[in-house]
Amino acid sequence: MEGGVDYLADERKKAEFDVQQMKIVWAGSHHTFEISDRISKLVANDPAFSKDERTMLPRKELFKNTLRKASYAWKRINDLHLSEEEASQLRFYVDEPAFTDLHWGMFIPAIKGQGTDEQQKKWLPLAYKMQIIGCYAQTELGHGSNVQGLETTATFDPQTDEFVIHSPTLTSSKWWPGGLGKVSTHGVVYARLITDGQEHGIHGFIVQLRRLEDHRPLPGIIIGDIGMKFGNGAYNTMDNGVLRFDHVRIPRDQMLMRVSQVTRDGKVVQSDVPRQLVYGTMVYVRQTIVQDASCALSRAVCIATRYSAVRRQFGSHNGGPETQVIDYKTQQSRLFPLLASAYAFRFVGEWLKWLYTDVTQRLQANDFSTLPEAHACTAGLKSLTTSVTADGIEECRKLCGGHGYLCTSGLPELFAVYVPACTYEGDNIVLMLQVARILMKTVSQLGSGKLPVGTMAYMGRIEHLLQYRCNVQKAEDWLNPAIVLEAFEARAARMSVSCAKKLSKFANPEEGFAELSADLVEAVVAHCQLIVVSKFIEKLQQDIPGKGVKQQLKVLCGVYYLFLLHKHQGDFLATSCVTPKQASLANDQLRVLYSQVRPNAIALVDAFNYTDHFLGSILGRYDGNVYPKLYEAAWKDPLNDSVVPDGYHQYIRPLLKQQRSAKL
Ligand SMILES: CCCCCCCCCCCCCC(=O)SCCNC(=O)CCNC(=O)[C@H](O)C(C)(C)COP(=O)(O)OP(=O)(O)OC[C@H]1O[C@@H](n2cnc3c(N)ncnc32)[C@H](O)[C@@H]1OP(=O)(O)O
Ligand SMILES: Cc1cc2nc3c(=O)[nH]c(=O)nc-3n(C[C@H](O)[C@H](O)[C@H](O)COP(=O)(O)OP(=O)(O)OC[C@H]3O[C@@H](n4cnc5c(N)ncnc54)[C@H](O)[C@@H]3O)c2cc1C
Repeated sequence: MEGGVDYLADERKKAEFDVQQMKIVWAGSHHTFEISDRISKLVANDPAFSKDERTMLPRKELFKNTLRKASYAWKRINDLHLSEEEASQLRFYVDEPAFTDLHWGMFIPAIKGQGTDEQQKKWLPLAYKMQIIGCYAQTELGHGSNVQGLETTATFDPQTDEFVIHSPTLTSSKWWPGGLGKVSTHGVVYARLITDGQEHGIHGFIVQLRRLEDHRPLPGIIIGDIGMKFGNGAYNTMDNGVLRFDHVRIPRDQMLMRVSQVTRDGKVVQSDVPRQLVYGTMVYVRQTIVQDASCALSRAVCIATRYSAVRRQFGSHNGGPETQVIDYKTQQSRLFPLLASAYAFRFVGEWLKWLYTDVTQRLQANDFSTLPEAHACTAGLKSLTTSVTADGIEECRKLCGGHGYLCTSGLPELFAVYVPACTYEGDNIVLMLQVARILMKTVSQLGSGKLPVGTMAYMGRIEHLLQYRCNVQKAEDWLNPAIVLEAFEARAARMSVSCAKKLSKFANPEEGFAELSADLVEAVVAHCQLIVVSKFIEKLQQDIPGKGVKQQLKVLCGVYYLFLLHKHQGDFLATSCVTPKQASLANDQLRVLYSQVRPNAIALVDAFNYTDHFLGSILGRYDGNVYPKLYEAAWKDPLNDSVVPDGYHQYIRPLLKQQRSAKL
């Protein structure tokens, strides 16, 4: 405990499982637990990383403070000789979006994934030492989702062996890249490649943007910040930027040439690497975003759960204490599915990381067969998990009543920082439609002898799934994972097949796809939920040590899938995957599971092992000492610096005086 009385101690005594072991399950291993525990405390105990006043700072001060923290973090990383893993944990626990996210998270991965060996040898050491700072400059004012529609041009000039990077229109201005506005010295800039008057699609180019001597833009470059974004503090610590090029020249070897090469005489040579690898950095980041979703959701859930145990309303008998709001069934039915989702996203994120590592190893050996699966899973799961998380954070704010609306609850800033995850790295609907295309292709190939693979493998049992009848008789039958999996598989398969049947009636498939896109998105949601459910169930098949740990995870897994079944019972009923009676039994079982979560709720959020610094919430304090701290914090607001506010003499006094003289 971080000091003081533990107001949640009684709750902690109710836990029926080994919390320390659950912390290790949550972290992924002893090793990752040890690192994250040590580094989070290191950050929390260092006043240089304080976040207390962040939501009150004006933008310029806020941004400068972020620069200070990033530079101090880099100093600590070097002074302490932290490993790459420890350094990335340190940046994570500093908990402030900064240019470094894009430098480490996109600029370096883009060079690694799309650069040749020589290019990597040249650029990566500079980037690793931060002797250059990079961003990922793809999106433009006029185009974000439609990458093929980008307008920036990179025209090869054979006379000088250079590319000429140019922004031909206002809408071709790069717009949004993080770190670009005020910090980056370099960017991986995406542009249309033109050689000898011919277009060759979008490619990445390493472009120097600012002079290393004095940080001024290089000739022909206009660069700046795009302005304030949603929320106080929040993502405004990031310098999302605008960038225009006026015929800026770069050497030919600064085009990232793993996918295609431009020769000295301007010929474009395709390597045997698929062109989609130009999108590889996005696949990588989408995978990290899924892992991030469980962090953001668990953080909000931790705040709302602890506060729900502290907060009491109504129900006092004979002057005794009122009821803890966590005991209201309505509170449980809103909170516990989010708690279960946080765990579910943790495990699916773990699996996705494994999938991504596997795909990367295969790509290195020139095996591209699993790229479509990686694209479908990262796109679909990024969309599903970020949408649920953004909505979940807002739900947690409401679960905290009025106090949730205070910045000191930590929830408004968390929401404002998090919600763009539904848009960046691919708008969620646009990405769902990508998965829909792959699903429809899979359905159309059934019967051709080509068996679906990976997360679509269940489609291979389509005949069976179309005839499937759920045989749940009593509520407890819903605890059987095999029954649950089949119900989710049948629902997903039937929704996809139904879309495919409707699509086949259109003479023009593209028109059909556009017309049916809302239905297709629903089919994709069903498919992605099936993936999350199946990965949670797979996790439970592993050996999980620790008293009661596996049992708690079983309960959470049940809450996760039964809540989905309840929420989407329209789908399950419309596809005849369950009967109304079975849907009602599922809901009965869900209520039983909520009552099993209840005594363990505080311990289940303690297992996230978040420091009070990281949570940044008075409502979510580990010790539950909410009211005195809320009261104390109010007096720290700059508005309370003086008893009589600035502006009194100018605006309030004349008003009051005027009313007095009117009365007299
Ligand atoms: C640890 C550190 C973490 C830190 C992280 C950083 C913090 C984060 C901060 C936030 C930072 C935010 C930073 C930012 O926001 S960076 C900017 C992010 N921008 C986007 O995400 C743009 C979204 N748009 C697209 O990705 C494309 O335009 C789409 C995909 C929509 C269409 O595209 P296009 O019109 O070209 O394609 P097509 O539809 O004709 O499809 C053609 C074929 O290609 C296949 N295909 C498509 N895509 C992929 C793919 N990716 N891998 C493999 N394959 C792929 C597809 O299945 C099809 O296959 P087939 O049917 O032919 O077989
Ligand atoms: C905080 C933040 C950070 C960012 N950082 C970066 C960065 O570092 N580098 C970078 O390059 N970019 C960055 N971006 C840009 C981001 O990647 C794009 O905003 C994102 O890809 C969405 O594209 P868009 O803005 O063009 O949305 P639009 O495509 O214009 O979306 C608008 C609406 O149209 C809908 N829509 C669009 N196309 C279709 C379709 N085919 N079918 C149905 N509906 C459709 C969408 O669902 C959405 O509702 C960032 C954005 C944000 C918000």
